[in-house]
This record gives sequence, C-alpha cells and structure tokens, in this order.
Amino acid sequence: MSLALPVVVRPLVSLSDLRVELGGKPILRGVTANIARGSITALIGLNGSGKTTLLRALVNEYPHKGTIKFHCGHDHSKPYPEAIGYVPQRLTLDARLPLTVRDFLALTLSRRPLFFGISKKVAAKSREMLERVEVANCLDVPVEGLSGGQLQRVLLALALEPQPELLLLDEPAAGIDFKDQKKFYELIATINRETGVTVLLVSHDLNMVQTYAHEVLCLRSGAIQCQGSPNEILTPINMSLVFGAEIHMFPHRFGS
Ligand SMILES: Nc1ncnc2c1ncn2[C@@H]1O[C@H](COP(=O)(O)OP(=O)(O)OP(=O)(O)O)[C@@H](O)[C@H]1O
Repeated sequence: MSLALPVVVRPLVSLSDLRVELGGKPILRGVTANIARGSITALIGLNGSGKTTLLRALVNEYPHKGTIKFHCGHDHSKPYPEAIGYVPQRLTLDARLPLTVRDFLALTLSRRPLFFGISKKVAAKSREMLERVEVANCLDVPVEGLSGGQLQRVLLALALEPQPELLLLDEPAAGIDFKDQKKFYELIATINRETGVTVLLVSHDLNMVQTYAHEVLCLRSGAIQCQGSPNEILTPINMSLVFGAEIHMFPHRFGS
C-alpha cells in the first residue's frame, strides 16, 4: 500500500519490482521506487524489514530479480559497481589486527604489499581523505582504538574515494552519541551539498531523518510502504503503519 505518491524528480536509480531471496526466504518482495538524483534519501523501517538487503543488492552483493536501473552512464554490472561508495553497518575486521588508520587506508589505496612501505603519494592521499572528513588527527591511531564516530568517518573517507555518484550509508551514526551524531549528519549534508552526490542512508533516528533527509523511503516486510518528503511521510498515521507504534514527530531546530 502506498500512502504518498512518489515525488516526480529526476532519479539517479530506479528500482522496479526488485526481489531478493536469502536462505530460500523472500526478503525484498517487489520494491519499486526512485532514488532522486542529488538528494539525501533516508531508508527507514523496522528491524528485519530489508533495509540492509536493499543496500547490498545495490552493490551487487546479493543476486536479485526485477530491475535496478542507474541513470548515470557508469558500468554497474561489475562485481563491485563503479561510482558507488558504501559504508556497511558493521566493520568485519579482526580487531586484534595491529593496523593503524594510515595502514588501513594504504591497504585500500595501494597496489603493492604493505611491507614495501607506504609511498609518498598514498601517504598524501590518505591525509587528504581524512582531512575531508575531519579526522586527520587519527592517521596513527590503531583502527581498534578509534571511537565509533571516528571509525565511521574513516569508513566514510574510504567510501568517498574515488568520488562516488551514489553514497550508501547503513546506519552510519548508530552507537555514536547525540552530539557526534549531529556532527556526522552535518558532514553528510555538507558533502551532499558540495559534491552533489546522491545519498541513500539507513537510519532509525527519525529526528535526524526529519532534519537532514530530502526524501524518505519506508520499508515494511520487504516492500515499500510509503515514499515522499519527511513532512509528508513522518506523520503519526504513516509511522504507526510502518512501525506499528504511535510516534509523534515534533519539528525541531538544532541550536548552534
Ligand atoms: N544471509 C542471510 N540469509 C538468510 N536471511 C538473511 C540473511 N541476511 C539477512 N537475512 C534476513 O533478512 C531479513 C532482512 O534483513 P536486513 O538486514 O536487510 O534487515 P534490516 O531492515 O536492515 O534490519 P536492521 O534494522 O535490524 O538492520 C531479516 O529477517 C534477516 O534475518
């Protein structure tokens, strides 16, 4: 059931009857939606509604039926599609690996083994990438010693290199305290404004969604329940249909 008509804007991505099965179970059951070019679109829904699965289908991690159409001219048929930056929900790195952020970035940026050392070019690039997300002071910190907020910024730096056309963020601020969450969303909004990158982010924080998203997509049991602007979508009636609970949103302006 669709509660609001999709806003007619130029889409970067069109999903049509997108279906994904995992372990023999239907997880996405025919998702049809547009992701507006240049927008920040928030993907919301209950735990298990299929949000991560949708992001993973977009990066070809899960086979799917139906169509995912990118209107940007890049080749997305490769195992890891071009021009998509992705920050997953969890980093599945062995925390015992004695890896500094400098090494971590170099491993991704270099084509040569780390034991040959880090080239000047890669060192300069790593610093520039961290400066962009305001954590250049973390270069020599072990990855396991980063705070939740710092780690998210390092992962964001990686997702932004090379400059993507679509940035997928899976609960990017989960586990970060309110002040840092707000700063993180501010950073995403700035990057979106300055580069025009289209952002699709999963969030459970409806206040952040109300403040920073241009569009909201609601998933329920693997299908789109409703899509539209935050003001259209974050209404008590829609939220009770999506979350099965009474939720009232109070428009809020953050103080400086
Ligand atoms: N590899 C898998 N094999 C089988 N089932 C899976 C697999 N991965 C996810 N699922 C199931 O698919 C459903 C959707 O999971 P998904 O992680 O996409 O939900 P989500 O909306 O992102 O949830 P959350 O808000 O908790 O992160 C869940 O029921 C989950 O148990």
